[in-house]
Amino acid sequence: MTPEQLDAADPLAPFRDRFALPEGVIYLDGNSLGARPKAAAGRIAQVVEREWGEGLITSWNAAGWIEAPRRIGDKIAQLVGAGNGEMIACDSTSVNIFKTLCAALSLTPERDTILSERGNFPTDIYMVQGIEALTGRRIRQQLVEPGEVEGAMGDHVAVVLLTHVHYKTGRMRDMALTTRLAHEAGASIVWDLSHSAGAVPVDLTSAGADFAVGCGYKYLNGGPGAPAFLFAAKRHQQKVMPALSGWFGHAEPFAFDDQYRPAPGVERFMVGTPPVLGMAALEVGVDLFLEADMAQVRSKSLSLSRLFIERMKPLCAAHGFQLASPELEAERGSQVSYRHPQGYAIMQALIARGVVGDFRAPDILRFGFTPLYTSHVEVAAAVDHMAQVMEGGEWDRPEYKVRAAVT
Ligand SMILES: Cc1ncc(COP(=O)(O)O)c(C=O)c1O
Ligand SMILES: Nc1c(O)cccc1C(=O)C[C@H](N)C(=O)O
Repeated sequence: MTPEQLDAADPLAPFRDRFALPEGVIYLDGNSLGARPKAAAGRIAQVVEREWGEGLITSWNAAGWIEAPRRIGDKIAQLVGAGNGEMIACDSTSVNIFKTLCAALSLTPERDTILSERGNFPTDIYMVQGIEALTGRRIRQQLVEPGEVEGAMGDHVAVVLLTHVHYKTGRMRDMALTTRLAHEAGASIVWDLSHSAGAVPVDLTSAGADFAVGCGYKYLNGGPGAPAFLFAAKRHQQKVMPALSGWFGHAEPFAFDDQYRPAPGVERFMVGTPPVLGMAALEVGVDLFLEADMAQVRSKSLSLSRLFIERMKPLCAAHGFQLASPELEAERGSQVSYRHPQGYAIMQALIARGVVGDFRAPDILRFGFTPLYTSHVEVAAAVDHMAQVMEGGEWDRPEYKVRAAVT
């Protein structure tokens, strides 16, 4: 089928109009920062003008601000197969990694290792290094090659920390299998779902996952710096004392007690006051996603990436791009990456033409496919732009080689 025919048959096509995207831009970076739902502006204005401006402090109760972390958590739970009361929207993914790792470590105090893979997203690795420093190296990090994780699950491993869909390559792990293997080895597992939530079907419950975290600003379209999410399986919640014992995680924050007592449920993972404006934007993105059928999202995501990979093939042969993502669809998330030694400059040339992907050092060009607002026609056009960038040597300009602070 042609890209036009694929779009005509696309059941998700009506969602495009719910997003504000600039004219002439083909946005293939929703895996880093999701596009803005049109409704976000009105909702933020309402929170600022009415709830904050007029309601002032009464809005904590009257406008439901106080319940937002749990309410939005329960909504995100539906997107990743978690139950009510197992998810909370709060803090950043980095902070949530720290909290869930500490909680998971406390389940097996006789073990000392957090196992992860080399090349995992840096913040995941860095948070473990912080825990090592904090515990005087009593807890240590073990990093192995991506394909060696399962084999390294020995009886020293307390926690396995893995990203479900890898940020650079888009490689997707088998969550159910890896979780089972971790459990058989006596370890618990923390999943980073930053590139999975809203991108691929996830079922934390059937996988038996222990803990999970993820970003609100990527596929969930929650806005720049949106609050993250944290999942703790019900069976663990009562067993773990939060490492960051802030007053919002207290059983009765407004009892103003001198003694910390954690809330009975997932609320114990909250720390301080929720960022209300960020929460409001996140809820708009999540609400929009709840209207979509995840099976349709996955099927369109694969259709978009299939088209992209197919059309890129002649360019790979002619210009030396190497597919860095798995060819097997079952092993790929919702992004496609290519290696090229001039990747940075090529990406800048594409961005100058309005095709927005991103670059990950040292040589990865990354293209994210967001089925709610990307069409097959755009994907085909993006490859046409790529062909023009390469054939005319358009990327080879000094200004495209100057690295920006954020790539
Ligand atoms: C896998 C993964 N984890 C975590 C993060 C980020 O965490 P934070 O929102 O705390 O910056 C990202 C992206 O920035 C990511 O790709
Ligand atoms: N969180 C980001 C930011 O604050 C600035 C620029 C990019 C990001 C990202 O989300 C990067 C992203 N996690 C990645 O997969 O590379």
